[in-house]
Amino acid sequence: MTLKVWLEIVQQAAAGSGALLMTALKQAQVTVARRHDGEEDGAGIVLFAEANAALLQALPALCRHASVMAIAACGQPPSCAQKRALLAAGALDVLLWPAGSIDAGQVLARLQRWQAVAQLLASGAVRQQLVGESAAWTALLHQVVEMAAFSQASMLITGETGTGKDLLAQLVHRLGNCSGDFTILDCTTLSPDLAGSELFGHERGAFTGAAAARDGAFALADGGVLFLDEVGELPLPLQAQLLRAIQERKYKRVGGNTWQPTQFRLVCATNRELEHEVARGAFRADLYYRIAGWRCQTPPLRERQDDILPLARHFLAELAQRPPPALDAAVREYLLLRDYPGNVRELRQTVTRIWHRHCGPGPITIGALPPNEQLLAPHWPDQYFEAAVRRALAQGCKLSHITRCATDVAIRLVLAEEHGNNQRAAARLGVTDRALQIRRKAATCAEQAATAATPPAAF
Ligand SMILES: Nc1ncnc2c1ncn2[C@@H]1O[C@H](COP(=O)(O)OP(=O)(O)OP(=O)(O)O)[C@@H](O)[C@H]1O
Repeated sequence: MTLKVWLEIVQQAAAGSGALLMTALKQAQVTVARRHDGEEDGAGIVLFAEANAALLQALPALCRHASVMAIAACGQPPSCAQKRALLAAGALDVLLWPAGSIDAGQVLARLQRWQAVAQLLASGAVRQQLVGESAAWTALLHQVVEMAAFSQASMLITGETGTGKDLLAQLVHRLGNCSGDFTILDCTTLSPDLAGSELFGHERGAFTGAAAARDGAFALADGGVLFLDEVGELPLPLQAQLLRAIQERKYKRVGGNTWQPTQFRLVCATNRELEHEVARGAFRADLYYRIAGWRCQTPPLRERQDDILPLARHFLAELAQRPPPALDAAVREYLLLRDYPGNVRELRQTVTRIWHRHCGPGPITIGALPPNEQLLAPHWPDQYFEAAVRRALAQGCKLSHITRCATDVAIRLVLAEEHGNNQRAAARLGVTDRALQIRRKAATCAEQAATAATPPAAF
């Protein structure tokens, strides 16, 4: 696996460590380059001497497209609060090296892990099943992929209905290198009477109707993944039964006397806030801590608007089984502005309904929308805009900042859609060509000034 990294020395005092690090990494067959415009993605190292305001200001631009470790290579070591600030500014990790020393092993280990995770994220095992490029979704997927492939921790996936918890549990199984099956136990269907047999299996004659011995979920999951779906719905008496098998990794069949060992990875999902359930006594705290080795939360579709159209195209491709038809602008607008209380599942159903009504060659047109929804005019500002402004206000943003950000986002989006064509973007935004040019130039200057606040040192 060839490792590649860029290096940025943001303060002159760290230049000596930079030179040492470059030599050590090259000896370890890592391709190291100075960061320059156009080569900002992949993995990066930011060497600094002091975690000052200028560094914190420059870091977000450096980390925008790259996985970056920030290394304090000399000077005053950053405090805990400064380390947190560096993470908040976009660094994935903060390392400390005493003046004049370097530890290439620390860097190598992180580069290897990051590259392995990036390769998995780009693989068919992930991308063919799970669609989404929004920041909220990719951050979650990154965590799940890393935990699935590099740990055996039990995982608790929480989130609203239809947000992909089941798909993520299957992903954990695919990436987990286990030999056994993916065994699903839907906790909503477990009745206290039959649960013992479902979970632990039974011996022949254990109860009326038990004509033959049968394996339960714990036996079926041996060597694989046991997925407890809707774990928040488990009645308390069943939680006690489960706890022992999960804790000790052994169980007895109903009507049996011998302990059977079983090894499985546990993944649980729920749309309940399990901490609240624990606090109100509806979920056992000891079971909660056993199942929540690693916790993650799936974002609702309203927080990943950017994923709506890619998801819709993915579902259409599945339905069409050939290159799917394009979506007419009115259909795209409808999909983007609609509410999805059932999240991705509801989007899938909506796309399926539209697909059933579409006929003939050419794009899918507005006539294919459900008749009762065809004439709904989109209104703006809508709930999403209001939610975004509310979040900005909660963070103490002033009106001028909110206005400038809204303008910048609109310009960025339209320019991307128009492939950087200033004239077409200006026409769509309702400003003159020249006004847009001036605005873009000012934005570029501001960004350069922020980055240049800490000039890179030569090494
Ligand atoms: N990122 C995604 N990419 C592609 N399809 C997705 C994605 N997320 C969800 N889906 C689809 O949405 C539907 C619901 O997903 P899933 O069953 O995993 O959700 P869930 O959170 O487990 O729902 P519930 O809590 O109701 O069980 C499925 O058809 C699934 O294929």
